[in-house]
Amino acid sequence: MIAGFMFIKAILEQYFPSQLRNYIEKHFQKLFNFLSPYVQITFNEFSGKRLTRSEAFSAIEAYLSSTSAAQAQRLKAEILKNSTNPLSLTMDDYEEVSDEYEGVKVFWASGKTISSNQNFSEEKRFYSLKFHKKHRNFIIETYINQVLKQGNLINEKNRQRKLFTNNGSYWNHVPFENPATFQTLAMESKKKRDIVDDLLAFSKGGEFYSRIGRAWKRGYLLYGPPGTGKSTMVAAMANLLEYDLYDLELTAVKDNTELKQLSIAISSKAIVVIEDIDCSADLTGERAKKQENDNVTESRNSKITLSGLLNFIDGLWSTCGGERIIVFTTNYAEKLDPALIRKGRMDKHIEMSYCGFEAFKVLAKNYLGLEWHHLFPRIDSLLGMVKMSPADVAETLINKSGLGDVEICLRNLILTLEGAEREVVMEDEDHVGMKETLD
Ligand SMILES: Nc1ncnc2c1ncn2[C@@H]1O[C@H](COP(=O)(O)OP(=O)(O)OP(=O)(O)O)[C@@H](O)[C@H]1O
Ligand SMILES: [Mg+2]
Repeated sequence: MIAGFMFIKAILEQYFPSQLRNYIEKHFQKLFNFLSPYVQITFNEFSGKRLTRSEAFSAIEAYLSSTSAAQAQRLKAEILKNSTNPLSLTMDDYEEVSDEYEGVKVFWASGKTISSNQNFSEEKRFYSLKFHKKHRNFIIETYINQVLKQGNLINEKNRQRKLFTNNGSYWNHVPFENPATFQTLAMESKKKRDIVDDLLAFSKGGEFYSRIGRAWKRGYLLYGPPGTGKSTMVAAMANLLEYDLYDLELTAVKDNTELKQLSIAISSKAIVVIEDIDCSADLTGERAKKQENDNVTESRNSKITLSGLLNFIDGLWSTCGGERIIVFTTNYAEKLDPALIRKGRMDKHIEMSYCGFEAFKVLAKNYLGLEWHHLFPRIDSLLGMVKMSPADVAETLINKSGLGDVEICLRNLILTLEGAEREVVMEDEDHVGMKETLD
């Protein structure tokens, strides 16, 4: 039968002109619609031209997961980490399940269309909802709304935060599992409190931002020497607010158009971070030329301009998605173009500096479980004289803490600090008496 059917299909395709075929199909569909008592609504995975995944689609997917698990024959499984219910089941393509709400029965089916041209083929998945004509109003006004609401709730609960990185004009992601928190971040407590308050106020400020007519976003510039916790703080921010993290690698972005596409695809509740902004791209229109003359050896194939980046931060497209934080990190704030970091664009400038005594106490508590020790005053005075990054201090604490002896560990830190201090003093003397020494 199948062979016969294929044969007839091939004959039809060959001998019927496509117009005639479309014509027949159209009228056949009309006749079918006339006879069928059912109405059908389709929810596509991607709305627009494949820019963002439709929220309705994921809500429906979540809503149907329990029904699918009970009814469908073929399922797709995914493991969600950090979730109370790690196994997530959704129905595979071309499955159908039924659902009942307030006595009305509906049918959900999953499917996909495959469109292809010479270069690539693209799958577009969808869910279609079928129900009897007489329930049309009830379904449209009540049922769908409650499906979306419940689905969004489930998604919110199972949400696994993600770490995105850009690949061409798309984002790839892995689960975000960095454990950094503000509690374990070593810095002055007042400064820390200030940042946490600022972040929390931002995340609760949706209404405020819309009232004053501003897009709901905020920019942070983190600057300071290496190893002072800039990247750690970005992770802590994402953990505090439970946002996704988008790590934007500017050198991998071809041009401004690609940057714009990336911007559109960022979801709500996101932190976008551009690390080491001073070295990720030549963003300084005129200065770029000067650098060429200076024989910059590095060749960059990224053609992003400063204006492209400014648009990424606060152009019209940057507000798609809402609730967004942009963070720049750099070792040299003074190298950046002032336009890039002016207030309003980078609202808050945070300096991350060398380890002070307060920061040390946080580290000592994290690494050694110490609130106080008789060696602390000595360390306090040394930290006042020597510039050492929290990363280096943490390193001396972590290496020796395996021995379990807090005293050895702290003495080691003191030795390191004293060594560094002697170097500082010697350097100063060198400057003064370089000649004499040589003589
Ligand atoms: N303020 C801090 N509090 C706690 N740990 C810190 C702090 N600063 C640095 N560390 C530790 O040092 C490591 C390196 O820090 P991090 O990567 O955040 O530095 P960074 O400022 O981003 O440096 P770079 O400028 O080189 O990117 C971290 O893994 C963290 O464990
Ligand atoms: Mg870093």
